Amino acid sequence: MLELDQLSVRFGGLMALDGVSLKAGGGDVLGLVGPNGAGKTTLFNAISGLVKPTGGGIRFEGRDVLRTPMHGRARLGIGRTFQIPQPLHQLTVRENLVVAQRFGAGKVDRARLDDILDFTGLAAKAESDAATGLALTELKALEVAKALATEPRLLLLDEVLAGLETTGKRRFMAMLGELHRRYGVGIVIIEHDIDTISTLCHRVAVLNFGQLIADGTPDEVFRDPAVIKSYTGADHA
Ligand SMILES: Nc1ncnc2c1ncn2[C@@H]1O[C@H](COP(=O)(O)OP(=O)(O)OP(=O)(O)O)[C@@H](O)[C@H]1O
Repeated sequence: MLELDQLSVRFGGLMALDGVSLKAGGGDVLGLVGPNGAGKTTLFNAISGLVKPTGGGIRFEGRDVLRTPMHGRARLGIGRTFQIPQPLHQLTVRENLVVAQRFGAGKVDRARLDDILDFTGLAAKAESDAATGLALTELKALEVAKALATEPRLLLLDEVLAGLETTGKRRFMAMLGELHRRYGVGIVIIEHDIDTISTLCHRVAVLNFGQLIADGTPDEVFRDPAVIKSYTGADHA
């Protein structure tokens, strides 16, 4: 379980996150939504250790990780993907997973990597060059596969569905829906599409101008006037 307590991140004069308290993990799929610039990726960066919070606390499975560096958090079980896929150049798909597994788990478990390649649909591309040999859906699958290779207990997925066409998206969603059961990970997913969030997520948290303005079931949250207003600028929809 991840617990954020009044977490804040300031960039100069901008409060990118302003006192966010939130719990995630423990088997839930939590959707993180909000308008562009609301602070969603900054929240992932603060949780994974890429950005230093200016206030507040972060606990993971009961442990204070605020001062734990990024690789330490990965070793504890916090895994993530990036909005723009970042395969390691001049390495094959399988080699990318080996590097990710060493980083996150500190060892190489080839059977687990084979399982991840199968599960993410990348087995046939295992020996392809990751930077040049993959289509967009496969690059996105590689982002998820790399994160899984770190052996996470909590997985932060940053817009992994963005840009996929309908069939690819449907297949990808089925895979994400299966992730928790197969690998026992809690998931937080940033996604703009409300239908996708409503299908995948047990809970939804909404950020607006760095503040948490709603946290509840998809039904509750998407009927909340404050949420509707943050998306449309209107008082009612
Ligand atoms: N490293 C940084 N330095 C300065 N400002 C930053 C930095 N990273 C993010 N910001 C600013 O912080 C705010 C929140 O950005 P963030 O990327 O977290 O939003 P987001 O909700 O993920 O947006 P999007 O949906 O467009 O990805 C924005 O105003 C952004 O310009």
